[in-house]
Amino acid sequence: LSDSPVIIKTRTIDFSYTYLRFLCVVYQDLFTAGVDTSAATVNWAMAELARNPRVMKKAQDEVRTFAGKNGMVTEDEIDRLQYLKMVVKETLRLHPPGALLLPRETMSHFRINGYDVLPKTLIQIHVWAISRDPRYWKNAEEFFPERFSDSSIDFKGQHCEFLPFGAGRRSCPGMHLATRTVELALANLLHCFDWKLPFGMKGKDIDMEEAAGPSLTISKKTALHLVPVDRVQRSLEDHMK
Ligand code: HEM
Repeated sequence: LSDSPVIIKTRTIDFSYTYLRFLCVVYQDLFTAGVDTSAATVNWAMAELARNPRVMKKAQDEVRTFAGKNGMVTEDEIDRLQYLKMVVKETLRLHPPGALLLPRETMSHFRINGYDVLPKTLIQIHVWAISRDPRYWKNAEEFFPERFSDSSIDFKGQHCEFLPFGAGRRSCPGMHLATRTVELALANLLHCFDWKLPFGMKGKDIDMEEAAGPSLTISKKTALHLVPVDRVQRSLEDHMK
């Protein structure tokens, strides 16, 4: 396609080149913003579960009891999985893929905690640090999904101590799609397989170092290696012994 207005005719709609270019930019943005972040979250969740067998077992028991009777967990079963949702929240608390939200610029002068902030100041919100701050979170470094069980704290932008999707007008438009995707993927990984660490590794040996990915998503620096054990196959084999 060149810059001249190329018209691609379909039966019902005319797409001009400009419109196509606009769509490409939008899709590119959605892909960059949406794919890495969701994949990183599933990866972090599996790493945390492998390090915390108690949580892994509790999440698996829930998924296997309340969902996936036909072999796979389906989207309409996700709302039954309250503990799994807490696992996802806890993963996003400790490992928010967008550690610094999109930058903001102040429009007017204001004062906060004794500091004067002038108009046109660039503001970066460090959600990673906030969601590990012991002033707001008990045992902040611990992976403990139960902390959300009797709590109204959610990631929808109303609770400033927990903003993995940001807040306000520029908050993540993909939040609902993202949480559904992550929950569904995780539920199926937990439903279909048991997970072992390779080479006699222990959970504490898993390297949890972070690195900024291509789209500045904070991902796990080294690959996570886990061995899936087909649970249906294994129970058949156990039965045959
Ligand atoms: C676990 C997955 C995801 C996380 C943690 C996440 C997080 C974020 C964060 C923190 C921001 C900046 C918000 C702010 O500064 O207030 C953002 C922006 C954005 N996200 Fe997500 N996101 C995820 C998945 C997705 C998905 C699946 C899509 C789309 C399919 C998406 C599309 C976008 C877009 C287009 C923006 C830019 C919004 C703007 O500029 O106004 N994200 N996301």
